[in-house]
Amino acid sequence: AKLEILEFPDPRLRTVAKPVEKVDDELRKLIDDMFETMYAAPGIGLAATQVDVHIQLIVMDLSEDHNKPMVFINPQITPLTEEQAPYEEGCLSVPGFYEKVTRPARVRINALDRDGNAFEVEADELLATCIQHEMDHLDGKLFVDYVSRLKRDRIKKKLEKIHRQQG
Ligand SMILES: O=C(O)C[C@@H](Cc1ccccc1)C(=O)SCC(=O)c1ccccc1
Ligand SMILES: [Zn+2]
Repeated sequence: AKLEILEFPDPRLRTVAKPVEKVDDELRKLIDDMFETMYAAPGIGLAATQVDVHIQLIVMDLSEDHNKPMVFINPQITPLTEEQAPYEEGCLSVPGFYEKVTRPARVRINALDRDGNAFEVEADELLATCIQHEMDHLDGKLFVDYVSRLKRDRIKKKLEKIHRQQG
């Protein structure tokens, strides 16, 4: 089922997610609902925080044909270089706004997959940007936290206005 995506400045987006205890069928149902929600948005990533479930779970799919799904459970990240890379980031929880964010250019991710098996990937380019953006969600952080307060307040005012008009 399609889930509702929380939108900035909803305070629930600031919740710090807890580790997943058991990788079971209930979790896999949530994973499938998150993929359905992400593809419908459309987006290339989605953190459980964004659908108001505060556990360390991320889904991603950077492919054109929506056929390369990736699941990261209890992910750990290690920067592999001092080099930073900028990217014009968007966020399904901050719809309509894009801001340049600079992050480590290459990272290693250790996580569990949807069967509970441990795996490790090295990421660069958009994969590195996106996984770091998703992991921020699990820490209650948003990409608007990296821009000036002035810009962040402008974005907050605009989205609050839209949410008021939606009733
Ligand atoms: O809010 C999210 O976490 C999803 C976000 C992930 C992300 C994208 C780009 C840079 C950093 C993080 C999105 O998917 S925003 C939508 C988007 O970027 C996109 C949508 C359709 C096709 C390709 C990209
Ligand atoms: Zn986001």
